[in-house]
Amino acid sequence: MLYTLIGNSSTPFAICQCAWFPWKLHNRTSSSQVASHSRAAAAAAAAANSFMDSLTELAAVGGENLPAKYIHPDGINGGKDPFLLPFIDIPVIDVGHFTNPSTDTGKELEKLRAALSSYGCILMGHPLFQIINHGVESLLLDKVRTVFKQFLALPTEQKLECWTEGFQGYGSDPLVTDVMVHDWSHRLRLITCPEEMRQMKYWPENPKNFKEVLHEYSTKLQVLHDVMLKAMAKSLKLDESVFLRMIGEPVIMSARFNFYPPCPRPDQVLGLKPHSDGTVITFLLQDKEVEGLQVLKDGQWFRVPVIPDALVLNAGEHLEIMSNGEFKSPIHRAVVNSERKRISLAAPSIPHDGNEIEPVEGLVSEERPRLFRKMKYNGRTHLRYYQSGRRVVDDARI
Ligand SMILES: O=C(O)CCC(=O)C(=O)O
Ligand SMILES: [Fe+2]
Repeated sequence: MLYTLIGNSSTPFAICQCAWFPWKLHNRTSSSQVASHSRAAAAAAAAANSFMDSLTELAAVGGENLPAKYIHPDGINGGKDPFLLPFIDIPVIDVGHFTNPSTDTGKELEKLRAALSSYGCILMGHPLFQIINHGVESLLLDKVRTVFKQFLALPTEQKLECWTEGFQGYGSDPLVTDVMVHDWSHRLRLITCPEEMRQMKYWPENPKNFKEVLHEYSTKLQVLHDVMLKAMAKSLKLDESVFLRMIGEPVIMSARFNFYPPCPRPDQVLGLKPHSDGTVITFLLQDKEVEGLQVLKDGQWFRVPVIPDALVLNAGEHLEIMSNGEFKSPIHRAVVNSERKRISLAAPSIPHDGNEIEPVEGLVSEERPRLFRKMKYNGRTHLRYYQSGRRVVDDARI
């Protein structure tokens, strides 16, 4: 969803230190101890307790009595099963054309441009496409899924060693505004690139190969990221580095592992609320077996099929702005399954802190007026918008 990682690694929320965690676990309600901590520690303790409560709530799947805070009063699909919705027919792009200089890329670039922009001509326009031949072997994709599942299977106390109330680590996104309805999910979020920005204290020690697998995967995605942004620029007949220059190099990427426990009422609860990604682009690795991603097109929700070895690529809101609306950032959501757990891994890129994002020269002219104001990335703003059901890109519109 919202790739609310702030450019430099310290954030207003980054006060969690695993050091005080044992105190929280064993004395959840001790007011005297709360008093002896600073206000920040007390607030952190409250956040920790609320996360523990949400873990308990999300684990309690037997029954209809879900806490009201998770329920969407109008239902997810007008009261019907969201898995009855039709599938979307997502264009498939062969990235091999962009990495191999000897192939004729013209047609594939045109397909890429059309996938990112022509969906936009009908109502909301949702460019969402699955990429094949992406240079990330299926064995590696499986390893990434496996290490996250192994992490989830650890005893709670061990997982909570990576707990955070901030933007990085295991937990829930910080609440920065009144949330309308809570999401039926948890996440593990880690900055992966550039390496200097990694906060290793949040990277799980177990399973033992977690760090190595995520390092390998993110190194490949870093390369793929630049390939895709260059191809996108070329598809619009622009200098290939124009988007990369504007967001700043090297690219800042993170990994957001989503975990959606089963829920008895998939017709009333969402894993992630409708949103477009507050990113440049997002690579999304889906669960191999359990479907859950849905995308809004022409005012109607569609299911995205599970294609085990493909990655979904979402255009983020910053790409929509830089492309002066030529590319659209799709609105999507995650539904939950009544019996099966689901995971996904979103790998978003974000602009460097302080870089100004605006429609690039070459896409603004008299016939084609500038559609968006200049803006600077702010993760907290994106999160606030998400939590109140709004999109930053709509407010950046002139
Ligand atoms: O779980 C999914 O399929 C969607 C995840 C997503 O949209 C996100 O993390 O931004
Ligand atoms: Fe998303």
